[in-house]
Amino acid sequence: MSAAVCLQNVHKVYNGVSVVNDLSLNIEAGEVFGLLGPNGAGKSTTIRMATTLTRPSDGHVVVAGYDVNRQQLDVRRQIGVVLQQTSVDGDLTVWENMELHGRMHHIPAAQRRAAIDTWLEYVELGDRRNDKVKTLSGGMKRRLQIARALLHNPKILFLDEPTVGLDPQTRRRLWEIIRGLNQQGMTMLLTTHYMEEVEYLCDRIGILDQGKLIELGTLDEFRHRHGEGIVMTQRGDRWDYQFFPTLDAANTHLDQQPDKTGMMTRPSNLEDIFVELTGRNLD
Ligand SMILES: Nc1ncnc2c1ncn2[C@@H]1O[C@H](COP(=O)(O)OP(=O)(O)OP(=O)(O)O)[C@@H](O)[C@H]1O
Repeated sequence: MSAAVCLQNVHKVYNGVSVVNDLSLNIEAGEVFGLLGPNGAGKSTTIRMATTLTRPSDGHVVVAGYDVNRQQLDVRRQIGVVLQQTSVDGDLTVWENMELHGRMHHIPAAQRRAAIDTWLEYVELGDRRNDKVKTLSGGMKRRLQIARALLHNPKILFLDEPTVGLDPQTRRRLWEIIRGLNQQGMTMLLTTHYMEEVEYLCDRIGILDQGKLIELGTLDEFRHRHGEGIVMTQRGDRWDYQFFPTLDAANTHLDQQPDKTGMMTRPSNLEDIFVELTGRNLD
């Protein structure tokens, strides 16, 4: 496997404030990588730098082998981008939105029509092709954004909070679309602050907090590093958490307590590790 996205000592400073701080990260071809972090952590800024929408203040970003500062057009040909703000035009139809994007990418007419058909079917919007986008639900608009981002056959798809604000059922549907694309070989970088999204979709995870990468790896690696078992102890209206290497070790600790009132054990999860690392909840 080779790195599809390579960030090396990347900094971004806005008005003297550092919002991405010495970020180094490789995303391998074929993986789904999740950048997880609370609001303001620098996730969107990282995506904006990798997609040529804003320049890094310092460091190197190479996407599909091209430098984002020096080879912007090459980078743009290789990537699809789905940003948080729905950037589809509500007064155009679904088809017209796709058509516009296809023309912007200079896709020849016959190929363009075929690709529009394929991707609209893939995201289950084929029957809405003649409807104005403003009549679509939030989930449909997000699916249209994804279809549009795929039209020029990108190698890497960037998704900034792809399911934010969607109901659980719609979110699951999008997850299946994202998974299906990855099974076809698409490399993806997505940002989220939903733990389940990361657990369901991502091969590897980077936790970003206040512009810094504070943890990197698979969920199994995180659990191995921080502890796979948790002892929870109720203290008034809050719970204290204590990590143990295994669930068995957590259970043994609990068994040894003379008074087990308000105590329980369970396997650790991503949220526990996030709170342990940052001292804060995600939302
Ligand atoms: N164009 C800009 N000018 C000035 N500051 C900015 C700009 N864009 C982002 N910021 C600031 O940079 C910080 C990181 O923002 P960013 O949007 O990257 O975070 P995020 O992790 O994506 O958060 P969210 O989950 O809320 O989208 C924030 O403090 C934000 O206010």
